[in-house]
Amino acid sequence: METEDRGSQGAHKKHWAQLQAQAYLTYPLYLGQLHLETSERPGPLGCRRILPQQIFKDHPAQQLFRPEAFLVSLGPSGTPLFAHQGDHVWLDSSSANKTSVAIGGIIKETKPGKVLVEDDEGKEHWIQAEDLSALRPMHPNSAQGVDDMIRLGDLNEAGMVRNLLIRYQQHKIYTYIGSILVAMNPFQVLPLYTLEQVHLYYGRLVGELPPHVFAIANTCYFNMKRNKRDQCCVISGESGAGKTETTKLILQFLATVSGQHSSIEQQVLEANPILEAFGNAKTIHNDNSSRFGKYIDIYFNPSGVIEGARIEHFLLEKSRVCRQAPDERNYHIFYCMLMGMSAEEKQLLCLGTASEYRYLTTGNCTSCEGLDDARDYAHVRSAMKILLFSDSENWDLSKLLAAILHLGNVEFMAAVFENLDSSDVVMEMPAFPTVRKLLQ
Ligand SMILES: Nc1ncnc2c1ncn2[C@@H]1O[C@H](COP(=O)(O)OP(=O)(O)OP(=O)(O)O)[C@@H](O)[C@H]1O
Repeated sequence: METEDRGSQGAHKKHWAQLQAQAYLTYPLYLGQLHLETSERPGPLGCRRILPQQIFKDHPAQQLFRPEAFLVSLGPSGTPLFAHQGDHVWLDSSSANKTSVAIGGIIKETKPGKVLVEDDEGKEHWIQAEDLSALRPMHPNSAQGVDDMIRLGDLNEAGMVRNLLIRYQQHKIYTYIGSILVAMNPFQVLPLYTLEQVHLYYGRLVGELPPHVFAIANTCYFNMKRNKRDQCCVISGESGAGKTETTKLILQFLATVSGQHSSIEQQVLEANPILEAFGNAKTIHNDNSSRFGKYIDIYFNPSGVIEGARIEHFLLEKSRVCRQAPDERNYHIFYCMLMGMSAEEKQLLCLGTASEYRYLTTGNCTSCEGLDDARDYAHVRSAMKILLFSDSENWDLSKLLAAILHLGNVEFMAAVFENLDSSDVVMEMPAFPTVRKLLQ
């Protein structure tokens, strides 16, 4: 068994070894005050009751002890484990949950032969003496959380997940891992993105201020200006993680600091509502899920002013136009158009309400709490003006969208053509003639 003697003096080293031997020989668990065998004055059963502070006054391990009840056991590697009420510990996954990652917890109570641990999810676990190897001491900075996970004492999956959790509970949604920013979706509006925050992060180095997406955008901007080289931000995460919002925040920062507040910057920002109307939809994971990938190039002139942008999209989920999974919707633009268009426009396009169209009802969900389709339609129309869509282009788009909805309502009937089974359009239904008219 290794003695844990980190630079301690000889006398303390001796007691330390005795303590371990005692713990080893008698029972792997002691509760209450520590019984120690000392060479000078043996107590009952060869042990003497001594407050640990008396022995470990100057020993680095002294900080592990408090006079109240505590526990001594042998950890998996043969080293003693000390734990007492209020200690932060890692609880092995097998004892805590069904995942493969240990969970953090705090010792709530110690009793002879067992300790009570409350895990980070608030669940309580009694850990018996024989299962004590399921507990591991937690590094102090894992207990408090750090804003750059490179500094984590427990740099493993459990340590990182717990760090994100405790920061999230304090509404700190951003955390660095070196130059990488981890963003947790707060699902609420936090006062983090005001103009004051843009100015606060402008020109500051990463690490000077608490982690923030503006700090990353600022670094890119300054590296580009200083080194005259292209910069790239990769934003990834699962559906609903916050990629679209993060992209918009980076664009917002760049448009603000680029300085000219020209129509180009406004156009770059206003491209988003249009892209989202045509490429985003409500899914079961996210009410505004982007159903396509995008690559955005922002062009700056040598003084750092935005001169233009190019958005490349790929992998649009085309099948959604015809079919949606339960509780999901088609692309926002269809519902927005039906809610936001004037009665005359709708009459010209022979449009009714969303419930009348097969392509809008296969998910059994035509409206969505939190989405205001009429307001969003007004926003799309004004964004189209800013992006210089002409009235006739706008109207052509509306006709195309209406034609798609009517096409979904076209009925077919079985027929025979040259002795082969085939199908015919049911001409008596209004959908097909309307499509013909709209597509000219
Ligand atoms: N920083 C944030 N502040 C407030 N709310 C946020 C933030 N990030 C995300 N959200 C909320 O979470 C929702 C989902 O985020 P977002 O659409 O950006 O996810 P996503 O990763 O782009 O998902 P998908 O891959 O499905 O498109 C947003 O509509 C918004 O309500």
